[in-house]
Amino acid sequence: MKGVLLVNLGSPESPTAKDVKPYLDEFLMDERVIDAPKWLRTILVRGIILQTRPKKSAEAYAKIWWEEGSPLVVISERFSNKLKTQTEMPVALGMRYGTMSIKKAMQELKDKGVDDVLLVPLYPHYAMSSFETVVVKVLEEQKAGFPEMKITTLPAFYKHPEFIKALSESIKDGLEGFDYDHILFSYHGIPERHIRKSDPTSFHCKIDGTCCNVNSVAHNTCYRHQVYDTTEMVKAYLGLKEEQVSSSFQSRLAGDPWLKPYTDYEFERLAKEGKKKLAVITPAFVSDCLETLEEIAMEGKEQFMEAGGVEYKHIPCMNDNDTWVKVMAKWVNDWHATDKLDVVPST
Ligand SMILES: C=CC1=C(C)c2cc3[nH]c(cc4nc(cc5[nH]c(cc1n2)c(C)c5CCC(=O)O)C(CCC(=O)O)=C4C)c(C)c3C=C
Ligand SMILES: [Fe+2]
Ligand SMILES: [Fe+2]
Repeated sequence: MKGVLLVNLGSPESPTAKDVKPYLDEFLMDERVIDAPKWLRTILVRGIILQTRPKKSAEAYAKIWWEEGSPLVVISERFSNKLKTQTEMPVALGMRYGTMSIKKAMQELKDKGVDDVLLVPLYPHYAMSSFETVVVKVLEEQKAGFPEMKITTLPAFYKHPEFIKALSESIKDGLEGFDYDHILFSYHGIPERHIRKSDPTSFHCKIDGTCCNVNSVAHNTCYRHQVYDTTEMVKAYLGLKEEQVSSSFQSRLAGDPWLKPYTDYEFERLAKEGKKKLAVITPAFVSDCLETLEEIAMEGKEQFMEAGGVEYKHIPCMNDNDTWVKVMAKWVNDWHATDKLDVVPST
């Protein structure tokens, strides 16, 4: 029987340093997130980062935490519950890190008789540290405990016309009544090194922010390439002018150079250039989370206003909005009916 496995990133159990620490440990000890040799990763993560970050992160989580729990988890559950009403197939939700594990979700599907699984990483773009680590973890769990399960993965959908339409419509709704000067597309950053890793033979992606050749062999896995595609397609769908839109990268950790331009520097640049009314969208995330609700909606606003901005609006992610649920339902139901995925493959 066929079933759907939705996977998102996951959150700590509570916004306390005690619960944030094991969550960050699991997250940052992932070799696809901090891709240093294990001995060095251990020193970096356990010897340095985990000494101070859990307290700081817990304070940030406390600012955005809901009565029902972590926004990312609650929103993913709402999305999953709505999807269940639009498909005959069993649907289970797992998280890459934390206690709502992928293994539990796979067991839930198995208990319902599922042996043919459509894996849906809840990320529009492919990065080693997001999409790839989910796929690898699911395949590890399959090998260890569910050898009878066939796994098919929904490809990154960053330029699928139905995704672009749903995203653009949600942006249009979010912008209603807001007389903006500029829209900033702020994507989660990754270290530049990760881009090189996805394109080891020739490093096409230019550091100045322009993207690599669409025909490049790296197109499949070049995260930067993909996010610029999303920006261009939303821009075209909404009929936005070149000078009204720009893209940037948020959430970097100290150390290596990450993808540029950095979102926090862009707030300053835009304000200084006279873009006083700024809308910010975060299309690397399908669900609002710490990185959108705290870093962008709260911190970002403060940074922009301090730099001379006058009005600021964070446009929410698609979350469990009906249009987005419908798009996902169509993709999974098409796979159910035909065994094929009506999703533009990322080639
Ligand atoms: C959009 C996809 C994501 C990519 C790519 C990604 C890469 C990446 N992240 C870190 C470090 C951290 N990220 C943190 C939070 C976080 N990251 C994503 C998504 C991607 N990360 C989400 C959805 C969230 C929010 C989780 C939530 O509970 O709401 C955090 C934890 C918070 C903090 O302490 O700041 C860290 C750390 C790295 C190093 C990385 C690529 C190498
Ligand atoms: Fe992250
Ligand atoms: Fe590229």
